[in-house]
Parts: sequence; C-alpha cells; structure tokens
Amino acid sequence: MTDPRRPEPLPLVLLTGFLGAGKTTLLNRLLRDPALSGAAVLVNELGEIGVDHLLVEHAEEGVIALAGGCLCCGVRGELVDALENLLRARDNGRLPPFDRLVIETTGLADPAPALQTLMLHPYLALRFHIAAVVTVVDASDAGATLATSPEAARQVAMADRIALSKTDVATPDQIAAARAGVARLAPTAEVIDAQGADAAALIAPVEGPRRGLDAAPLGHGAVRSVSMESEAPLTRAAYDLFVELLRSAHAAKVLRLKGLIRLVEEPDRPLLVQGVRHVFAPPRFLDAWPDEDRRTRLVAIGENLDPGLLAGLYAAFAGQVAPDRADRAALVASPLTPSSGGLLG
Ligand SMILES: Nc1nc2c(ncn2[C@@H]2O[C@H](COP(=O)(O)OP(=O)(O)OP(=O)(O)O)[C@@H](O)[C@H]2O)c(=O)[nH]1
Repeated sequence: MTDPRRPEPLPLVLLTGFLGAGKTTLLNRLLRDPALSGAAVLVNELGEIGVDHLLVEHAEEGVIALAGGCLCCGVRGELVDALENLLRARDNGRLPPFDRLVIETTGLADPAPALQTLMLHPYLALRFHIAAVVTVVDASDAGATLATSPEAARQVAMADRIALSKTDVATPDQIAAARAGVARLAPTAEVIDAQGADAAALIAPVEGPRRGLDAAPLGHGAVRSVSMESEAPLTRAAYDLFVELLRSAHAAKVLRLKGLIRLVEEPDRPLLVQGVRHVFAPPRFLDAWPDEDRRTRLVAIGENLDPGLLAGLYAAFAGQVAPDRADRAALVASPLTPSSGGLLG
C-alpha cells in the first residue's frame, strides 16, 4: 500500500560513458525533447570550474553543475548536498516539480560509488530510485577503448542500457567491433543506436533483469554474468539470507545485481532488487509483474565470478538443492557453508 504522506520515489538515470563518448551531446538532445521537459539534470565535472553544464544548451534552473572532482573520487558528500538542495527546491516550489533526474558523470567515473551513495543515504533512497544506468559508447572507437581502459569497460559492464553514439561517422567494421565489445561486457544490456532513438526510450526505466542470459564466460577480462531463476516463490527471510551471504562472500566481485523476486508473502507483485557491490538498495515492490513470466529472475554481473558457486548459493535458498548435482561441490566450496549439518544437511 502506498503511504499518501510519502511521495513516490522519482526515477533517477545515471548517464555515464568514457571521455568524449558523447554524453553531453546526448543530454542536449534529451533536453530538447518535449517528452523530457520535466527532467532535472545534474552534471558532474572534473575541473575546479565546471564547463560541461555551460555546454548543456538548455541550462535552465533544473541543470545543476557539480564541479571540483569526480563522483567516484571525492565529491560524494557534494552529490548528497546537491540532491538534497534539489529536492528542497522542488518541495518548496522554488523549482518546478521535476518528475525525474538525470545525472551525467565524468568520463572517468566508476558508476558504483555514485550509485552506492544514492542507495545508502536514508533520505535520498526514499526519494529516488535508480531507474537505469545508461552508458554512452562511441561506436567509432569502442573496440580499442574497451580493450585498453578499465574505466570504460566497467562503465559498460554496469549498464542497463547502452547508447551507441557516432554511428554516423563510424565504419560498419567499427560499429560491429563496438557491438561485440559491448555484448561481451554487458550481455544483459539493451543496445540502442543513439542517433535515431526516441529520447524517452533512451532514459526509460529498466525494471528487472533482461532475459535470455546464461552464465557463459564473456571472454573479456574476467567480467561475466550469472543468471539465477526459480519457479517457486521465495520467503522474504530466504531472500534476505541469500543477500547477506552474497554480500559477505562475493561482494568484492559483484559489480551489479538486479532482479525481480517472487515472494511467498506477496506473489502478485514483484520485488525489484538491486545491488552495487556490497550495497543493496531498499527493495521496492512494483505494482504488477511486467509480463506473463512470474518467476524470480536475478542477474549478477561481476569480475571473476564463479557461476557454479553463485548459482549453487541461490539454489540453496530457492529450495533447489539437489545434493548429488555438480553444484554441490560449488556449494560446499563456499567458506560460509558448513561442511556438514548446514544447508546440505
Ligand atoms: N559525428 C558525431 N559526433 C558526435 C556524436 N556525439 C558526440 N559527438 C562529438 O564528440 C565530441 C565529444 O562529445 P561530448 O558530448 O562532449 O562528449 P562527452 O562524453 O560529454 O565528453 P566528456 O564530458 O569530455 O567526457 C564532440 O565534438 C561532439 O560533437 C555523434 O553521435 N556523432
């Protein structure tokens, strides 16, 4: 039940991408679109004196610059201050009641700390929900950049959606290399050609994980995805325990975890969960399942993840443990699983 005294959390889109990928260009396009007239924008800049926000053509009251450092390095407190000020201005009528927020990060930012800051802050976590991480990828150059820059690769791995820029100047081979690089690093992400795409579609919320995933190694560095699914609903307690174990045993490797959970206690509404490394946002019930599929679906994206271990851990909580399966070895290998008398009996 929605509490009438508590405002609905506003969707927040994190727009990231490597240096010069085309974030500001895309943002300008988004801001020109009447469908997005209700968006507020926060631009994070590297220099002491912010410049990027001056390049955002529709730099009106809703565009706020956060200068003097990178969100991932030292300005997280400033991010909190800026967002609190933005909300205060909205709530007391000094700003129009914006209906979503877009944050543009610097080209070198690791998206994780900014996301974690938003998820951990008791007030901001109530007022915003992370609707999507959109990563701009330069199609003319991604093949090389993704292979040589860990920052660029991580921005792609964390993405819910990839906006391919510069497809107007990239050769077909470059576009194919960019798509292949993205598919290896972010197999679950939706890929959109930014040139022709509808502005609203570029920053639409991505609720739940995408389908058709498997735990195949991605072949690029050590980033891979592991999907976990189950038919039978989970109890809330089982889900909470699974997350606790995941956080304590695997958090260093998990870049992102996202999913829809079917709970025994509330089977008609999916619980949307997301984690960034060891930080998990307060789970949020969606009003309804997005489609006919009512299974629990979770996807973890991470570095050096052991798919068997993770899938086995999930299976233990989802009631899928079959002690004679190959998973057993993986499960027993977990330092947190007692060698006897524990989950496996
Ligand atoms: N041809 C072409 N040029 C583009 C496109 N998108 C961006 N550019 C150009 O690429 C350059 C960098 O674009 P920006 O939008 O400033 O990139 P950014 O990601 O905001 O850059 P930083 O803030 O430095 O990280 C500019 O010269 C843009 O005009 C595109 O789709 N096609």
